[in-house]
Amino acid sequence: MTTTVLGYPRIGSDRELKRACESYWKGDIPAAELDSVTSWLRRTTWQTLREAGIDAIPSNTFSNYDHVLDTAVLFDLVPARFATIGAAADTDDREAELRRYFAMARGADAAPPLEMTKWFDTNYHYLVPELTPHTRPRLAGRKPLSEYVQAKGLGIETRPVLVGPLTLLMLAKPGAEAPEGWQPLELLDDLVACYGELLDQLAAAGVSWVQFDEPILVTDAGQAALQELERAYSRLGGATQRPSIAVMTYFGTVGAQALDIFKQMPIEGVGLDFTTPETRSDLVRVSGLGGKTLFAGVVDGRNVWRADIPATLATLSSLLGLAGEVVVSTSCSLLHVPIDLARETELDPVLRERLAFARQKLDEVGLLGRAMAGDATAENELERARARAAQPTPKSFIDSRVRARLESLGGKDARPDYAQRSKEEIAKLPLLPTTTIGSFPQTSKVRSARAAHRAGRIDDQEYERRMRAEIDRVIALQEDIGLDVLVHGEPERNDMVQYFAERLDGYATTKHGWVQSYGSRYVRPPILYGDVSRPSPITVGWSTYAQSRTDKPVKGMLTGPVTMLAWSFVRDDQPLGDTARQVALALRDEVTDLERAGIRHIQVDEAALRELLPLREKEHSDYLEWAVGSFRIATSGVADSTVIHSHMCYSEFGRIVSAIDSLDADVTSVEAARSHMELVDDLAAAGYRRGIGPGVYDIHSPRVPSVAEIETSLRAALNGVEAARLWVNPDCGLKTRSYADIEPALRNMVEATRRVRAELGAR
Ligand SMILES: CN1c2c(nc(N)[nH]c2=O)NC[C@@H]1CNc1ccc(C(=O)N[C@@H](CCC(=O)N[C@@H](CCC(=O)N[C@@H](CCC(=O)O)C(=O)O)C(=O)O)C(=O)O)cc1
Ligand SMILES: N[C@@H](CCS)C(=O)O
Ligand SMILES: [Zn+2]
Repeated sequence: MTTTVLGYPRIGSDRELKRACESYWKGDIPAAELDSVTSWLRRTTWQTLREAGIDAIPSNTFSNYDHVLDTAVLFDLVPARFATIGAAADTDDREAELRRYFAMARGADAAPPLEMTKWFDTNYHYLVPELTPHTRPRLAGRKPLSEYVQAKGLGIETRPVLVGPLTLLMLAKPGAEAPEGWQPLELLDDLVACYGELLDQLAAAGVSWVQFDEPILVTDAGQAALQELERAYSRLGGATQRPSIAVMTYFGTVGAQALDIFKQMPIEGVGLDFTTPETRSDLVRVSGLGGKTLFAGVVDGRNVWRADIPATLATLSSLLGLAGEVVVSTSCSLLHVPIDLARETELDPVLRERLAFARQKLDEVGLLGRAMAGDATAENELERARARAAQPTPKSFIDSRVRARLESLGGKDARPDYAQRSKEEIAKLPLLPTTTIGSFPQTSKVRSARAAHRAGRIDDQEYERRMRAEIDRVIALQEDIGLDVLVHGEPERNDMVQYFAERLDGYATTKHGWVQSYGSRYVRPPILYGDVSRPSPITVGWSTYAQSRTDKPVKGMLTGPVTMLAWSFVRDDQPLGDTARQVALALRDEVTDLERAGIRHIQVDEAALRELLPLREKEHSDYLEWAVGSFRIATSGVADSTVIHSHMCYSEFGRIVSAIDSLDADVTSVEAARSHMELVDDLAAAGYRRGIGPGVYDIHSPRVPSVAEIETSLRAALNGVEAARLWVNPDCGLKTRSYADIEPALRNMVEATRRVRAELGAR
C-alpha cells in the first residue's frame, strides 16, 4: 500500500515564515529575501516528507499567508479596490504582486482587507473571497506550476494541491456591489473553465496527479450542492489530456449520496476522512468506489494523539476491495498540528509517549503503509505499537475526586431567575455603562518581560513588579478616559487559553508547538490529556491588585470551558461534554474565589461558542446542551448580585441566539460592529432580555472610529434594545492593537456614549 499526506505545516520549525513576513511588512527585507526563505521552507518540507518515506508528496500546500487567498489570486478573483495596489512605476513585478497580495490579507491605505473567518470547525482562519456578477475569473498566476517545477528540480515528483471550485465558491461571499440574492456559485462554470486551463498547464509540465480539496462536502451546504459538484468534475474530468484527479474531503463524512456521485464521476481518486466512524459504513452502503483510488484518511490530521495502529490496520483491511488502490493518508492537512514532538523535551514522558505531531504522523502513515504491504521492516514497530495500544490509561491522567465532584454537582448549575436577581451592582453604574472586553495592547515591553521571565533572566518578583506596573498604567488610562467598568488588561497572559491551561492540572503545554491561526499569527494549543482541576487560584491576585488601584469596579476575566476546549488538543477517550464540565468545575472555583476576594463583575469569555458548533445541524442540539451547561456550571456558584458577563466574537450568531440567552449571564458582549447591529434585532426576536454590549467598533482594524460613527451604532442598537440593558464596548479584546489606535478610539466611544446619554436625559 502506498502512502501520502494531504498537506504539511508551512510555518517552519522556528516560525521562519512569521519572521520573514513580518520583516518584509516592516520593510526590513526585500521581496527577494522573503522569497528565498519561502523557497527554503518548501524545499525542507518536501525533503522531510521524502526522508520519512512518504510515496506521494503534495505541493502547492505552501502559502505566504493563506491558501484560499492564493487560490483567489490565482484565478484573479481580486476585488476592484486592490486592482491598482502595487502598480507604482518604481516597484518591480514581484514587489507589486506581493504588495497587492498582502493588501488583500491585511488591508492597505483606503482598501480594507478581505474578511477573515474560520476554516470549517478548525482554529485556522482563511480570507473570504469577494465576488460579484462582474467578476471575470481567469488563470492569472503560476503558483501551483512553479511549486511543482521547484520540487521537480530537486528530483521530487509532487501532486499539486488546489482548493476545489465548489469549496472556493461556497466559502466566498457576494461583494458589496452584488445584487440581492446573487450567489458566488453562479460563477462555477466560468471558474471551472479556468481550472481546466490550469490542468492543461500542469499536464504539459508532466504532473500525473492533482488534488482538489472539497471539504465543503461534509457540511449541510455542500450536501445541497451535489449537482454542482457533479457538473464541475464532469467537465474537469472530461478533458482528454489531463493529470489524474483526486477529490479530497475531510473534517467529517460526506454521506452515501455524495459517495455514489463520486463513484460515477470521471475522476480517478477520492479522499475520505476515516477518523469518523460513519465514513466506512457509508462506503459499504454504496458498495465502494469502483476502480477509483481511495485516499484513506486514517491518521487524524487535526489532533495530536498517536494513532491506534492495530485498529487502523483493521480499518485499512476492511477497505480492501471497496476501491481500486487504497492509499494510506492523513484525514486532512497536517497544517493543524505542531511540527515536531522531538523538540518537546520537557513534556512528561508518559504523555509524550502518547503523542504524535506532524513529523511523527508521517512515521505513522509510513508504518501503516509498510504493514499493509507486508513489509518485514514493519514488524518490530508493529510489536511496539500493539503493546502501546493495549496499555490502560495512565493513573496520573485520572483524578477520581474530579469525577466524584461532577457527579455530586446535581442541579447546582442554576442561579435565581434573572428577573429576580438583585441588580444592585448594575444600579451603581450610569445608563449605558462603558467597558472593554479585557485585554489591552500586548506591548513589546510586556512580551519581552514574559520572554525574560521564561528564560530566567528576571525572577518572579521582578516579573510581578513589571506586570503590576502595566496594570497601574491600564487602570489609570481607563480612569482618565472615563470608562465605567474597568479591566486589568491581561498583561500577564501569553494567550487566553494557554495561560489557563498552564495553570490547570490535566493540561500540558508545549514550548515550540506553534500552529498557524491566521497569516503570521500563531498559537500553541495546549493538550488536555486528563481529568482537569485547579490546584490554586489563577487570576485572583491580578484582579484584586487591579481593584485595589481604583474605586471603580474591575471585571474579573476568565476563559470559558467551550473556548478552553475549542483552542486545545482534547482527549478523545470521553465525550467532549464530560471534559467541558470538568473544565467548568475548575473555573467555578476561580469564579467563587474572585467573588470572595471582592470582585463584583466577572466575565467568562466564550469566544469560540459559535465556532465549535458542529458542521452538521443534526449535531447542534447536543453540542449546545453541553456548551451551555458547562458555562452555567462555571458561573452559577456566585451570589445573585454578582454580575456575570460573557463575551463572544468571530461569529455569525443567528443560529445560537437562544443558546446565548440560556447561558444565563447578566450581560453579554458580542462582535457586532461589522454586522451593523443586526445581532441586537436577532437577540430581541429570540426573547433575549438581559444586558447586551454589541461591539460598537471593529477592533480588528487600526482605523479609529469617529464619535459620530459610534453614536450612529449606539442609536441603531437602541432601536432594538431599551437603554437600561445596553452596554457600550468595543467588539473584542485590544491585545493585538497599539495604544496609538485604542486610546483615541476608546475616548471617542466614551464621548459618543455621553452624547447619547444626554439625549436620553441621563448623566
Ligand atoms: C482570538 N483568537 C485566538 C485563537 N486561539 C487562541 N488560542 N487564542 C486566541 O487569542 N483563535 C481565534 C483567534 C485567533 N487570533 C489570534 C490573534 C493573535 C495571535 C497572536 O498574536 N499570536 C502571537 C503569539 C502569542 C503568544 O503565545 N505569545 C507568547 C510568546 C510570544 C513569543 O513568541 N515570544 C518571542 C519573544 C518575544 C519578545 O521578546 O518580545 C519568543 O518566544 O521567541 C507571549 O506573549 O508570551 C504570535 O506572535 O503569533 C494568535 C491568534
Ligand atoms: N478577554 C479576551 C477576549 C478575547 S476574545 C480579550 O480581551 O482579549
Ligand atoms: Zn473576542
